[in-house]
Amino acid sequence: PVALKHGAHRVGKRTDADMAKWRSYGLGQFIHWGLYSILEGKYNGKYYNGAAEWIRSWKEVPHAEYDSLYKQFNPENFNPTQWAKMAKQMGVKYVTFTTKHHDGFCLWPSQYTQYTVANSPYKKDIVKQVVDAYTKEGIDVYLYFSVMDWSHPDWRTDLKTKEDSVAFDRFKLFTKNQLTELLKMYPQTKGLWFDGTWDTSWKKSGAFSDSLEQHLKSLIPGLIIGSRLRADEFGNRHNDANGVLMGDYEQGWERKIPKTYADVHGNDWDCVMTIPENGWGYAEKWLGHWKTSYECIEMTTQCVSLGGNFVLNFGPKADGTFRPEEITVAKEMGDWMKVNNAAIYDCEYANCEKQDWGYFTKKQNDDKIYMVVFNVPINGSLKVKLPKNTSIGKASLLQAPSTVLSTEQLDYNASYIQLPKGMKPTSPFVIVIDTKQQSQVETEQKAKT
Ligand SMILES: C[C@@H]1N[C@@H](c2nc3ccccc3[nH]2)[C@H](O)[C@@H]1O
Repeated sequence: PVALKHGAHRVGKRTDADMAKWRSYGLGQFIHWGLYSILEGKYNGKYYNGAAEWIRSWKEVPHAEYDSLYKQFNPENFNPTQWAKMAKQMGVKYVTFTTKHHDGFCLWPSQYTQYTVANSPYKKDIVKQVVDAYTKEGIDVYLYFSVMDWSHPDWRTDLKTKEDSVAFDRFKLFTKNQLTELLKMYPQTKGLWFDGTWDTSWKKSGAFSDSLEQHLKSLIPGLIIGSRLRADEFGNRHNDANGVLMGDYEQGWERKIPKTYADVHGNDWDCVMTIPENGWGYAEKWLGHWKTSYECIEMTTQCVSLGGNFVLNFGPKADGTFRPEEITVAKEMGDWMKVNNAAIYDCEYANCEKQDWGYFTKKQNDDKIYMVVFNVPINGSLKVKLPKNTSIGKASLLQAPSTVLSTEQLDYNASYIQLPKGMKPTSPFVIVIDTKQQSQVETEQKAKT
């Protein structure tokens, strides 16, 4: 291995209680809210065909115009308690909220810049209201922070000249100061979700990113920071020069889900996902396909079945209200989670091979296995292959525990599970399997002879 001073300081998953809590979440909410929400993905009657929160980068939008939008920011219908209650009903266990996106506008009254909500007509501290309202609902709060800051004169995408380095040194101090004040002002924060760290200037700042992470973790012990913050001293991101993940979980799954367990390389990970095809901030027109609650339920299950968390994004309007499509997805997911959350919360990879009927999840620290069924075979029988030397003790419906399903054992670790006659599922359902180990089976067989 390469000798590294600023590579990963830990190999393998974190084993502390704070990370165990993170690993148990299953389902989270992302919220992208800011000045871009005012433009709604359009300008001068033309529709931007990129992600709406990137509209400042569109050649049609003069930077001065965009940067003066803060003078209009006044979300009169913003009701953080309503936001938190919608999230609670949806069944999310944590929320990741944009404190500052790439445009640099701060939703908290930072003392290190004038470009904040304090200087908007709204004036009040939005981050504080979100942190307090979600914490009150029992939902853990994580803060999204974009290192890249288009509004700051000292931001650089690369460090080509001495002047660049002098300016970027000022920028790094500004970044450290803002993050320090965020953690001091909102000490309930459980973690930071970094973004905007792909530029060369940051890849050249590996030592700084390392010391910054250690500083932030000294402010809130147990703080959870993913792999998007760090670079090592050779400019490697996510994995250091030795291929070891730098960060508490892998943050590469943006709008994509791993196909197999091998793809996650034994790391903790989250997948952050948009309801439209792309676009995190509010857009009047959603381009392409919008995901239904059914698809979001399947993605949630898929992520949990591979040991990760699924974080679904909501983009409130400039006035603080959510669009009807997002309210519907939250409600319908919540209705499903109310009945089936045992297969999502506190669950992990079941170490079973994937089968056509759906996904396996396994309760952490327990042998219970859940089958979340999305496709019922024509013959109504679900073929179930379990890990070697593991077989079905009892199979029952999560939503009707007294309904024991008949199972026919094919061999040591394969069985057919018959669905009750007349069962006509209209939404994904969960079968609970109490497993028994091979040694147990042999004992039973000996007892029979
Ligand atoms: C979580 C997401 N990350 C930001 C982002 N910027 C990108 C630039 C290039 C490729 C992907 C990107 N994702 C998006 O604006 C959103 O905040």
